[in-house]
Amino acid sequence: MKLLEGKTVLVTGASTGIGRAAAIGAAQHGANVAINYANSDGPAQSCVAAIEALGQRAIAVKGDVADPQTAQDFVARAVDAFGKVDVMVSNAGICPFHAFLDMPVDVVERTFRVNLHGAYFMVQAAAQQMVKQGHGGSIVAVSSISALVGGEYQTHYTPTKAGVHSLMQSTAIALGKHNIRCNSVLPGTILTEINKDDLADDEKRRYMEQRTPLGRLGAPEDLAGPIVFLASDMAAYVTGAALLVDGGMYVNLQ
Ligand SMILES: NC(=O)C1=CN([C@@H]2O[C@H](COP(=O)(O)OP(=O)(O)OC[C@H]3O[C@@H](n4cnc5c(N)ncnc54)[C@H](OP(=O)(O)O)[C@@H]3O)[C@@H](O)[C@H]2O)C=CC1
Ligand SMILES: C[C@H](O)[C@@H]1OC(=O)[C@H](O)[C@@H]1O
Repeated sequence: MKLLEGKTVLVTGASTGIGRAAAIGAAQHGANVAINYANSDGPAQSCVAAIEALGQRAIAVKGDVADPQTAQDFVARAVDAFGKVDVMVSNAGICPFHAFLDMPVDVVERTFRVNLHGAYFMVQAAAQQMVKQGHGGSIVAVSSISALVGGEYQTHYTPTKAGVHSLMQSTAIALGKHNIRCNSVLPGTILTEINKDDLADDEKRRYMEQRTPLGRLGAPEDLAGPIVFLASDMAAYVTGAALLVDGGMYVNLQ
């Protein structure tokens, strides 16, 4: 069964990793897809090609989500191409691992702006368009297990993921009257570009694997199903929810 037939799905940060898997997953379920990305032209074009190979339409729109204008431009380009916005997957994010005591100010500010401000303005721009259309919509934000637990080298990052989680709770209330649902997914450790260097350390990687009851770290495709589900009418009565997609890592105390 195709869960997103005829829908227009927007995904931020979809050149690689979780965003790319979500974009392709949406296309597999019958959606046309607009992707945003910041730098990686080749991977973004390859994501578009993968979607087109599935018989769906796709556009790639380059832009830094930290700039509020990027959100307005992304939504406008999607509406030009596909006529409407049904789903926004706010996914773009960075995690430059760094110790706390000597954390550079610019790293903190950039991480906040990309991860939290970026999500805020993308969600707002999509919601403005959905309200104008008048037939509801679905917003899925990629938060993290890190919204709930800390990380020694992620003191600038975990607050942004808690913020994204909270944003979905508040927008679920603000947008419920417009039948716009807002939910988040909370991935555990998923093997992508964002943690390639961090997990190149075999000892760290083994430790993270051992903490995971399902016995492996995640792949980007592990997020596609949960994101498509929350985006779809299968989740028509789900809003303000947060879905851990972490192989059980969060509940594994001992
Ligand atoms: N991997 C993991 O273990 C986990 C990841 N997450 C979250 O998942 C999301 C995706 O990360 P993941 O797939 O792992 O990592 P990747 O590095 O593979 O993907 C990040 C994506 O975000 C884009 N991006 C980065 N900065 C910007 C920006 N300023 N404006 C627009 N796009 C931008 C990148 O585009 P480009 O390549 O063009 O720079 C890329 O498409 C992030 O929000 C992350 O916090 C949450 C929990 C766990
Ligand atoms: C980048 C990390 O590996 C990843 O991001 C998160 O949100 C989790 O903390 C994961 O470990």
